[in-house]
Amino acid sequence: MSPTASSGGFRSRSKKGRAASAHRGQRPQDAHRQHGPGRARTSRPGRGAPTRDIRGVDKPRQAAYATLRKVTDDAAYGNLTLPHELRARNLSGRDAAFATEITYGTLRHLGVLDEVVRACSNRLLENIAPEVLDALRLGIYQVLFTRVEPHAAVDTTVNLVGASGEQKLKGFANAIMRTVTRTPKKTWLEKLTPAGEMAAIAFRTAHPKWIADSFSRVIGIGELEVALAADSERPLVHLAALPGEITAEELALATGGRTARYSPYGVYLDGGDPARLEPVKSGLARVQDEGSQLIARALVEAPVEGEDAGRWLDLCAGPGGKAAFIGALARMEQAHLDAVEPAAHRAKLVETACAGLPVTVHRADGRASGLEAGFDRVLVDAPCSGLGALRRRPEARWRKQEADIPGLASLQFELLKAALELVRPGGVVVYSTCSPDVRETRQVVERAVRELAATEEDAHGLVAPMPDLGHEKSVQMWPHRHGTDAMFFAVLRRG
Ligand SMILES: C[S@@+](CC[C@H](N)C(=O)[O-])C[C@H]1O[C@@H](n2cnc3c(N)ncnc32)[C@H](O)[C@@H]1O
Repeated sequence: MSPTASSGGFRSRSKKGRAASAHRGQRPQDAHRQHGPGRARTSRPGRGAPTRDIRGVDKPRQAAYATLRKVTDDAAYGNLTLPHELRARNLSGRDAAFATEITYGTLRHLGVLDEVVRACSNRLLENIAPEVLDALRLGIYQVLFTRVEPHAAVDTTVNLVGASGEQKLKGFANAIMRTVTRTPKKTWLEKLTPAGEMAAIAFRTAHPKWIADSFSRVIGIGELEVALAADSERPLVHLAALPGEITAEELALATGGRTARYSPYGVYLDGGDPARLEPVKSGLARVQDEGSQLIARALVEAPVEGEDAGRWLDLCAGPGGKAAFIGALARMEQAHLDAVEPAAHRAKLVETACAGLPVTVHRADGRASGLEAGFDRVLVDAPCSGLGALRRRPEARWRKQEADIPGLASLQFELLKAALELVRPGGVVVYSTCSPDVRETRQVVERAVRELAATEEDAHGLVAPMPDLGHEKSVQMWPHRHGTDAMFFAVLRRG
């Protein structure tokens, strides 16, 4: 029986057929074959996420669908939107956990799910209403990646499509969902896995291929799958005990966490909402990835030639995570930190984060800050692609554009150049990114060494006893190796 016949509603209305092609092991000629989420048709006005109760759809799935709609239509962040949708529906416990699993899972697998839709439909993805496409993505994720009963996934998907105002497309959705359920997950994935080792790894770990290429240039192909898979694992919450305010041991006791492996200021929590913890509410501790703590500390620990006069600079400070940490160390060392940030709202965040600390915030472009040269220590925590923090935002991997990297690399080089002009002879510049992409890391540093006669120092000792930091003088951290974001830093001196 063809999926059309079994769909109980779908009718092919033209010779070309309007909806699901039978699952015949071949794809429509005109389908885009690139592996990535499709660009769906624009939503019709008033057809966004339904806020009313949807008949035939339980509340966790309603919350997941509403989040998905906001992410795909309004470019909202899934991890910020979902908590609102859960609260709006009074969801907690197992219901909230289920909603979270299917929302984050769907967002992480967008490109893979769209490949399945393409394989089941003779419509171009671009021609499928976004309300329908999101319902299909959510439904297919449940069928292929969870233990949800297939009929529950099919029924709720069709009901979501009906409730979204696309009544006429219920049959289309039904046909696609039934086509998906007829084939086991393993077969689907085998059938859709693209040729070529790199493309296959990217597909299996649900990443665009260009990100797999980027990681493999640094880590090699042997470890690539593990490195990419780590982007889909929930990170521990990392807290930083603000130096001089509370020790990591005290913080661990106060929060029920445990002290970190590498940062002497770090504490790990298994979960929960850290904003509710007393030490965080009172500002004694901050939520901060351990890698960021280590970079902030490295700025202060790196040896300088001659006396450290206590003139320190953070050239890209917003929103102020590292500035607060460095500011707290500056207070202990009777030093002072200048913090530069061009974006007004981010400069405000730096002021708030550093309140009470010896930190002066300057709203300026780091390339032309107007500050007087002669700093002992300068941090360039450069704006970057953020490829090192994909685990923090489930949809992020599909939103990033490789085309942005050359522009970022130019800006990064210009900021590093400015830092090398602002540091005094014998002082240190720490250049860091939350990206492992070599165009933003080694290539920027090597260009500074080549064109600006900067010298690079060995940075590994500054994060001891952290192992496996790469073969260069710089430090490259990885989630799967160190439990941190994939942060990079190098230590430089002016030529
Ligand atoms: C990676 S973030 C810094 C994170 C920060 N150090 C922290 O730990 O919270 C990069 C920052 O650089 C800022 N930025 C962008 N262009 C800049 C420029 N031309 N000069 C200085 N900062 C810039 C961005 O607004 C952003 O706040």
